[in-house]
Amino acid sequence: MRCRRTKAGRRVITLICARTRQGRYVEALELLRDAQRHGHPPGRYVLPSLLRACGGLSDLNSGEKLHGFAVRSSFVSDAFVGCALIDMYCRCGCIDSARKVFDFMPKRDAAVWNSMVSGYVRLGFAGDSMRIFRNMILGGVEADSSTWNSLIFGFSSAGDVRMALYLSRTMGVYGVEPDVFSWTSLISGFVRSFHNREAFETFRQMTATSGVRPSSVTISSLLPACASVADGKCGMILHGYAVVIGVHSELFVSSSLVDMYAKCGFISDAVNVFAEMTRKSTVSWNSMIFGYANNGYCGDAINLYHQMENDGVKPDHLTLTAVLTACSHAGMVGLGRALFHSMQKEYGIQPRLEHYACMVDLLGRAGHLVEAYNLIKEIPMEADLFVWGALLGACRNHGNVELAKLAASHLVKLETEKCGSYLMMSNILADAGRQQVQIEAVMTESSFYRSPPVESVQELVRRDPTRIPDEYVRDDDDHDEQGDAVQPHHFSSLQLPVVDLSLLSGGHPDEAHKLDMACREWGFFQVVNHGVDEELLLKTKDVTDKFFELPFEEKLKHSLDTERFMEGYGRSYAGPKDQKRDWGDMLMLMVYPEKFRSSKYWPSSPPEFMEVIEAFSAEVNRVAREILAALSLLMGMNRDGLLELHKEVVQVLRANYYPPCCKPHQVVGISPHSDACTITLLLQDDQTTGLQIQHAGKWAPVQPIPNALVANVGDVLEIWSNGRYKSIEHRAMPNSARARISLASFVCLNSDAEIEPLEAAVGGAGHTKMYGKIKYGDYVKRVWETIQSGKTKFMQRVKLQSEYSQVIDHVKE
Ligand SMILES: O=C(O)CCC(=O)C(=O)O
Ligand SMILES: [Fe+2]
Repeated sequence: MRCRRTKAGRRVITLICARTRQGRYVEALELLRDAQRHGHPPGRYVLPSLLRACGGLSDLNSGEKLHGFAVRSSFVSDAFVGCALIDMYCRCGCIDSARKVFDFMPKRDAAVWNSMVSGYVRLGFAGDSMRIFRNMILGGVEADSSTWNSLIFGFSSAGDVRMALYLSRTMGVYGVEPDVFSWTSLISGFVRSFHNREAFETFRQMTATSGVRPSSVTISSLLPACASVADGKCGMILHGYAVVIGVHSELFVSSSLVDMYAKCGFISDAVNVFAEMTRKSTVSWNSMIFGYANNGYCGDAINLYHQMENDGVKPDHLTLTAVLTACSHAGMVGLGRALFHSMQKEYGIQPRLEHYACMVDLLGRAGHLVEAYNLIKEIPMEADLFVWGALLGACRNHGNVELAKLAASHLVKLETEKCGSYLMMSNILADAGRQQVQIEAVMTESSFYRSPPVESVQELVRRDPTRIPDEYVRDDDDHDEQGDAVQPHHFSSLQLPVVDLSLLSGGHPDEAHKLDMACREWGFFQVVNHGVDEELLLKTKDVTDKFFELPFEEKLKHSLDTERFMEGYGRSYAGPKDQKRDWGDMLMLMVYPEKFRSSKYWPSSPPEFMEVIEAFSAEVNRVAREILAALSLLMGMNRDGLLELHKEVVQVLRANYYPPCCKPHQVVGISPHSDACTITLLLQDDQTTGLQIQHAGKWAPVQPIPNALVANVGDVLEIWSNGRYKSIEHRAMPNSARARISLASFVCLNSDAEIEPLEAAVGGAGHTKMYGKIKYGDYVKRVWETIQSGKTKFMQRVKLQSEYSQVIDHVKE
């Protein structure tokens, strides 16, 4: 403060600096306000601390006021103040303001350049950080290890493996040897961009050859990689390593260990680590409570929450989300209610939309539908899709058509604004239902199956990798939607379930429970230990790769035509001319029954294509049957129940090829859709993340687990289960670095088989069948009609509702 020469002034400066160092930013700013009230404006030495507090709180308003003050008092030309201003603006997400401060600084030392470099990195602009770096070098300022480490982190977290590794090798040439921070930057960046293999490999090199010892930060950065691929064994090895180097009991490491073990399903290991922790943060408690809740130990989650309270640890909003989720799953309505009502009073936690959604889910599951609806009416902000979705789901389960209508009307409104909707689909469907007669007529006139001329995105990229024709560029709405993808750190408590097929086939009840939960809550899961030979998986990817790498003319020999149902080679789903196109090519093949195969669509090159795809498809078929058997048991049938309903298993293979795109955020690899089949098994690239699924109202990336198959519930299973199992919307996104290949095997049924909710799933008299009866062949036709008609922005799922369509009809009136 200006009065720093007085004793009181010095004390305030010391206090503010201390509070900021401890991360107690609110108190630091309160001290400032207090001092200002007493007529003491901030001085030059305390300004950087105050700006850091503003940045830490993302309090742009206070930061700007301090900036104004710094300009008026000329402190702004001070290098420390300048760095702090740049940092504050970047933490508040205002890169342009940070850049202005930087541009106007009269003298820039290495620290100022570093602030700008790390500011760009923080906001994900690796390319800009490189430009600043270049100017720094050209300006004769020497880069230090902090500059290099920021750049390395920028490129590794952007997923640019080559550049990140190049930088880490080059820094030595400039006289700056990589230190533990450089290695950790590489590793944590790779983990953030889902390049887990590269992260592990870098860790291996670090420990084997670099002579640099990993720190607790290195270990805790790498542990989430084990969690994300559910590789508990690898996590255990890292745990052992942490013990050897003596960092296992540091707070960050042990919290990450709890999180890793819980996400890998090793709940007792998580409990052991948690019990041994001498110091626990709210993050550690949250990890354990989420761990219990997500693994089905809801009672333990709730007990632990009480223990947390008894230990005097203050819960945060995530703790409440975790414990309310546990209450909901355990059906503990009273406790959930009490917690919800006390969270604000006792802990000062303002309920957020996710807490309301948990409460609606909790009340709805227990059948308190009116109370759930009344709660929604009390929400002080606009209820989101998740809240209304929870109510609609509950209404469906309890057969309350009136409230379902209401929930649906809100969802339709929200979805109309947002697009990519669950209910809009139904809306369209209801439409399709009414117009069935006209549709049949249109189909007979055969405009329906008319395929577009074959084009190829791969060719487009081959010709000019920098060009994206307008018809592929998504408009602003789509951009918003993509920007909405869940980031890995938001995803901490949400892991795609992993089902071990060998345990499932062996009748392991926990595994069946996991499968049931996965189909209900996610609609997606990863299948491991499926017994498909690793070499066969490699070969399958290899022949697919080779096919797409053939000259265009070669591939055209197998192109889709108008005679058959979208079979053959061509570009991805084709809607009408004015509809945006997907950034991908595909090859669609009928695999089973063999009589459906048409040799003209099957590539003759590479020569082993058919043999490999046949072997692969047979294995997929086996895996699918195992899963169907387990689901049959879960749905109260004998093992063959679902299989018999197929009348005949029809297996369709769709090989997708998504070329790299210079501006991947402007395009979509495959538009949001659900699969019109029973279940889908997807073999995806182990290295490249591209698949995203709708979860909790956001797009969640599915991180590849090497050699796993991704399984998802299709529309037919949703119908059979009367909505208990969810056919979830998903999409695929390309990236700028490399092409991605995926092979989706759709398990379908005979087109004459009739589909409708199974009696056992409806739950007897008085319960509502949420879908009407239809022949599968007609159902598929409707799906395609909907896409081809371009009535929807994206390909939409076609659902056939009985009561549900009444709901929509009502809403539309
Ligand atoms: O490429 C992917 O990851 C998704 C493919 C897909 O959803 C499909 O082919 O239906
Ligand atoms: Fe799909």
